[in-house]
Amino acid sequence: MSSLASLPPDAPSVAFLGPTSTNTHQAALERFNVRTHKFVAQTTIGDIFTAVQTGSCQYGVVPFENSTNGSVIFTLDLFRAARTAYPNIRITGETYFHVHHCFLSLTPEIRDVKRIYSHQQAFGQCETWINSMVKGKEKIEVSSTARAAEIAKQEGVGAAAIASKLAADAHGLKVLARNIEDATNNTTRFFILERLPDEEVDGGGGGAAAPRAIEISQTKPRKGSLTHPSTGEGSRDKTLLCFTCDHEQPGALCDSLKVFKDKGLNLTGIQSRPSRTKNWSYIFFVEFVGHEEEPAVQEALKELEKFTQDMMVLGSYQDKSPKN
Ligand SMILES: O=C(O)C(=O)Cc1ccccc1
Repeated sequence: MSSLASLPPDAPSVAFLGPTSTNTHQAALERFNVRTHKFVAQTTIGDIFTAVQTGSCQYGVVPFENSTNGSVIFTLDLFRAARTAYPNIRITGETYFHVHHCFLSLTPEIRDVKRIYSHQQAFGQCETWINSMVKGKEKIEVSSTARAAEIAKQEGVGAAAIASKLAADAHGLKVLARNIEDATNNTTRFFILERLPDEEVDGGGGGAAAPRAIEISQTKPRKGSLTHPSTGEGSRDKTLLCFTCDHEQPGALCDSLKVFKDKGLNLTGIQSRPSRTKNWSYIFFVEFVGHEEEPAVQEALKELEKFTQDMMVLGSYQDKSPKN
């Protein structure tokens, strides 16, 4: 856990994937002010969800997807469990962080390294370099890149980590190679999580979230939203939701996606994971431009309920995607 001694005890806290100097930590530091916020390191991404769900931290920062390596499946699988395990969690922001990876070790030469520790995402983002420089060496996935650096330091000669330059400095390792990521513009997108009060969670009481009854209202903010539509010039919002649909029904996914087209809502992403309720059935994560308090979005959500099961809005947040 890291915090500044001068902060008041009631300073808002930010849960991030620890130990210090992970990419998630660096993304969190860009988004939250260290002079006003406590930063609380967590061992796993699941611990970040738990810290926000239980209210032990006001904010959580979690990696969601990478420009070259795709979905962070650990995070998707935690969102999949949101209805039952984390019903109060909502996404209230996103932030993008340019990720550089280094090859760190106490071993003087790369060729003498025997084992390489890193996070699954980092291995995926450095495949080309790994295949040309350390092909065939043992790769061991650990909870974060900074944890990998800690282990490489503890184990000494023979062990290496793929982690940031900051982690090399923090853990006293030598940088044997830098910027080993496959793509020069390697960027990870992170979500900011917050806790919705119990009375705002459908089904109430902070227990399992019941299916949402969508009320269409232009005057009353939609129940369950922690943010409001953006108003600044050129700014826009996005919403992420998840649902399953009957895979025995021909066209069920097509009917669901057509709702967005019919309401003029542009999709910005679609991902899927096994539902874990039935073999070969899937949960879909759909992101689109719009805020859940906007009438067109409310209408779409009501329509979507006809074609889907277990629909849950995971949050609406301001679009921060870097404009290419
Ligand atoms: O392990 C880390 O440093 C993390 O924050 C997860 C991660 C790993 C690689 C790229 C982006 C995020």
